[in-house]
Amino acid sequence: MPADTSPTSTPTRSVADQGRADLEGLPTEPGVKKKDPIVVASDVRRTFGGLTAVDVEHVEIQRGVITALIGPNGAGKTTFFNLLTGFDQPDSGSWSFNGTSLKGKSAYRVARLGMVRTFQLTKVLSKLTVLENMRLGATSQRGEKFWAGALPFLWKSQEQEITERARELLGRFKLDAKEQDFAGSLSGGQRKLLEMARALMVGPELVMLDEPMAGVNPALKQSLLTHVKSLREEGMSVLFVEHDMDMVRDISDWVIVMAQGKVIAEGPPRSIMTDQRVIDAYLGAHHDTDISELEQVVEAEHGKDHSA
Ligand SMILES: Nc1ncnc2c1ncn2[C@@H]1O[C@H](COP(=O)(O)OP(=O)(O)OP(=O)(O)O)[C@@H](O)[C@H]1O
Repeated sequence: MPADTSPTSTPTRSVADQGRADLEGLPTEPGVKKKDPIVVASDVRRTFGGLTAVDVEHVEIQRGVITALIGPNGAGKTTFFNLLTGFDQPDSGSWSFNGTSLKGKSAYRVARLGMVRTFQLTKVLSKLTVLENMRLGATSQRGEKFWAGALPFLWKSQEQEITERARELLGRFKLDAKEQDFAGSLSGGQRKLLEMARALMVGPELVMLDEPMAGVNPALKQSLLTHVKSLREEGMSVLFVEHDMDMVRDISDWVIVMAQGKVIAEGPPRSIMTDQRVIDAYLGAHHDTDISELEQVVEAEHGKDHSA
């Protein structure tokens, strides 16, 4: 019988599965190189007067997975987010998204490249309706361009597309019944959902969430978690800062730990929580984190010391 020369029909892996496979077996050293990084940052430094808020030698964010950025208060997590997304500029260093240098690029241009973020304190505009907030999330409106101004039918069709996309996302985030309400009337958790939905208006590849669980009631937490996981299943990459260790453990594929401006450890969630470098960093600093898992380990160590 002739050999079967038909193309093999191995099923293609999803981006998320590929991303998770890429992380398997990586050494857990700070700055470890990833197989397919979506973000790479080197020697990124930001000082405020005499204080060094961020001093990251090297870090890579793997594509297709959910990465958590944790660390005690003042570790530099939010400042690092601001630097990566163009909301602040470092004193030195280089950082790129999909291989494109982001040095000197404004937050608006970074978002247009496909890297969007949300904020610890949501930036939804209280005096605009939910739908208006969503529409503001859409960049690249053809209507803004001079040639489209002269051709209103292009502008109108773009407007329509934006509204349709906004409504579709509001439906997905169960905010569709509130589209005409002022954003200021939403609960803390609903604002977080609105901010996440608005971030998706640009069709991003990387979504960065700064403390998505802060101020969210337990009933909405589960829904938020499901939404974050579904971003990954749709092929997006997620990087989030969080003090809620349950969320970190539940949904992240990889954890990066910062302390005093530096990346001090990285690894899968289970092993990172018992990593001595991480425990030491939390013990040596003030923290808002529920680190019961870390504390159990520390107590066990303490017990050993006393019985020695
Ligand atoms: N605009 C600023 N001016 C002066 N100091 C700042 C500024 N922004 C941040 N810092 C300082 O930089 C350090 C890092 O702060 P940052 O907010 O990035 O930490 P964080 O890890 O996000 O903390 P938290 O978990 O409490 O939000 C802190 O000491 C903070 O006080």
